[in-house]
Amino acid sequence: MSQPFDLCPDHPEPTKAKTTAPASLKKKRKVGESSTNTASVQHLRPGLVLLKGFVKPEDQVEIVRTCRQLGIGPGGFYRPNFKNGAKMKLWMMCLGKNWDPTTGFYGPTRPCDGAQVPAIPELGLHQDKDESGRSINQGLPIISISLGDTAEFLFGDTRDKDRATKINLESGDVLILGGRSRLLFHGISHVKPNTAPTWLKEETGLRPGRINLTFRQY
Ligand SMILES: O=C(O)CCC(=O)C(=O)O
Ligand SMILES: [Fe+2]
Repeated sequence: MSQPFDLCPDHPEPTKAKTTAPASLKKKRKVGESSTNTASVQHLRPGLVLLKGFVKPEDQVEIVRTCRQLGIGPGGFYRPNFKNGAKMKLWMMCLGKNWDPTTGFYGPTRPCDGAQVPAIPELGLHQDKDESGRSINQGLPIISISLGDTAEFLFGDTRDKDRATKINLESGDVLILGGRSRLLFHGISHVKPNTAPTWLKEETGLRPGRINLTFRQY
């Protein structure tokens, strides 16, 4: 494994995790950039719910720092391959159980990174269906939390991206795909540069890009 991937390379490591928001954070927030000011629940279709601005600014800071610490440690961020051997254009780590994109299997350990091959520039429309039949049949939700730069998220009934609905996932948004939307086709078309909240970058030194935390029941 090469150099660990540091999410916040130009920022000193916090000596101790803060549990309360620094006053500076609250002052720095602007209307429209704030998570808490714009929090809303959007029912996009049965089982597909978008909680806009759900994660509070201080929690976003805490999550970035935790991800950073875990990501530079053993089992931290790495660049996985697709099934065809192409390298994904993202850094990933799994917690709890490893999901191997090259086989679709869950397991206790992860394979080493393969050879360098041309990158595929987007997370194409796909269904999350490598979990257990029990989890999928019950419609237990996939929960996606976005931090940092905004991503354009596509969803629809087929793999056809021209027919997909497009929404923005901004820092602090939580998207839930459950019930009848559990097997929805979905993907990320692109991440919009320079769209992360200024206060999050200032507070953590987060590098450009997007962090996605996805939770699912195996
Ligand atoms: O980045 C996202 O919000 C979605 C991620 C996703 O679809 C996946 O991990 O399967
Ligand atoms: Fe997915």
